[in-house]
Amino acid sequence: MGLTPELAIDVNNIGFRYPGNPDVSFSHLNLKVNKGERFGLFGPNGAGKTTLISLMTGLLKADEGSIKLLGHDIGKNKNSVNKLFGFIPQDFSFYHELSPVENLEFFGAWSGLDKQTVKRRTDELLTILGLNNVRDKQVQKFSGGMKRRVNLAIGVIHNPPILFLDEPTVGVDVQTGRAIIDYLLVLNKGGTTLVYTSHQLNEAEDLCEEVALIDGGKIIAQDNLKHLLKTHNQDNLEQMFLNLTGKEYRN
Ligand SMILES: Nc1ncnc2c1ncn2[C@@H]1O[C@H](COP(=O)(O)OP(=O)(O)OP(=O)(O)O)[C@@H](O)[C@H]1O
Repeated sequence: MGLTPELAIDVNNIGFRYPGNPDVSFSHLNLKVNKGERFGLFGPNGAGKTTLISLMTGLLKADEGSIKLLGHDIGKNKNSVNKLFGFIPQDFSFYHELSPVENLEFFGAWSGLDKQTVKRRTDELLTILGLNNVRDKQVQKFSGGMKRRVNLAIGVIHNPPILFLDEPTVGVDVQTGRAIIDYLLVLNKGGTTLVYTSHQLNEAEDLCEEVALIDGGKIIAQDNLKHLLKTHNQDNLEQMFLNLTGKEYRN
């Protein structure tokens, strides 16, 4: 009998509803992510992926149930819980009129890092993400791929043990997409737990070992990816996705 692996994320029996929007609701939703896992959350447009990530990062508050990150209730002691995770949102979350260095200075200080650590992490990240030659240029002049890399650098500046990524490679070219996925794999090798959403299911197969499919606010399947494909007798994630969620358009 093995030891139960420690949980990075424990979503326990949550209920949630947007005020004024009865169409989307979570009821008795449970989700567990083990420490060190590469976890993918997939579903059609409007399935509730961003909503669930917003609940797990404390941007939205569940009406019922609890959410714990590394054993800490996200509703309590917000300052210490905020250090446990990084969040790369779908929309760009930086100051367009500032440079990468200035953005990282701002967000590094906001995360509670001292000046020396911010400088060290800025140099490291801009080198890893190929942004050193534009470090002092205004971000608003960057290409979409460069902006995605700035977004990523900001989310990981404080070296968080859990990283949430909401469509981190949307709209980028093959080179930037590959570089971002490779960097995420490096972070995961170093122990970072990844929670990722995307509509790019080929890419997701390279990154994720554990997956959950969400539709209409419900988790309709969750397992190790290889095991899930075998159980559903499918060759790839896209095929299984269409099989489980259907082919109709979603709004
Ligand atoms: N602030 C809000 N108020 C009311 N309803 C909202 C709000 N934000 C999202 N919704 C609704 O909640 C549902 C789920 O949206 P969500 O963004 O979580 O889906 P998603 O799976 O991330 O979709 P996508 O793949 O398109 O990004 C949608 O029907 C959306 O219209």
